Amino acid sequence: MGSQEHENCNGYDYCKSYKGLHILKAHDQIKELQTILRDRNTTRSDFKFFADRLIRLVIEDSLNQLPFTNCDVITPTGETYVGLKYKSGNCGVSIVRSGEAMEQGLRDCCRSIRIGKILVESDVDTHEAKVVYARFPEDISQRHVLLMYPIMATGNTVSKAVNVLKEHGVEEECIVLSNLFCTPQAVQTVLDLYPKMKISTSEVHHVAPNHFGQKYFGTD
Ligand SMILES: O=P(O)(O)OC[C@H]1O[C@H](OP(=O)(O)OP(=O)(O)O)[C@H](O)[C@@H]1O
Repeated sequence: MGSQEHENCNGYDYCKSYKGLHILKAHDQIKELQTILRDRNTTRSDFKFFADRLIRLVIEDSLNQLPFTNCDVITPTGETYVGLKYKSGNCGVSIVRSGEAMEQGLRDCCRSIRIGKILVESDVDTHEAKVVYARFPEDISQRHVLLMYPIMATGNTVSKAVNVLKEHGVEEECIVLSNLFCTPQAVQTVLDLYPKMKISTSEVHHVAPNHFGQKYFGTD
């Protein structure tokens, strides 16, 4: 029997001191999705289905970190409702390849949002991350960026990608990373380097499910 809400920091309480880190409330439903994705016996078809469910939840949470503006509407009964709407000027950027798995989740929420791409590869000899491809909307420096990458192990891939965004003029405080699983080490690495950015994730755990890209796409 589940306990309704779990410890999504898994004992790494120091992570909570990072203001930019936002972890989904780990209710039983989220824990079940995480369990299925971490189970080595999960079939590829189930993996994709349940990954898409968790992606949608993380994307929705990340969108909550973007700026809103006041907006009044008139209801069918003629009343004024004081509401909110997204401030324009957002875009997505996916880190190839795993980050591309999150693009549909973002499009399901923001139909025509522009999505840039970055490909970061680790040097086989030095293990240093280097950028081999980057394409962004022309005016990216004026936008808030939802950066998408599901797994952070060392945090090197994401750190490199954030560095590229900053080189293109994006303000650090305008970057929100949408992530499924990250290690406590990656939280430290990324947020020590870029303390003004935000991370939205479903879980901080020392074991990174590095099989994500292979299993989601079915390629090595
Ligand atoms: O935080 P880092 O240590 O940089 O690692 C992030 C992810 O990148 C690697 O996957 P892979 O090279 O298979 O990436 P891909 O699935 O995006 O192709 C690694 O296995 C992690 O899953």
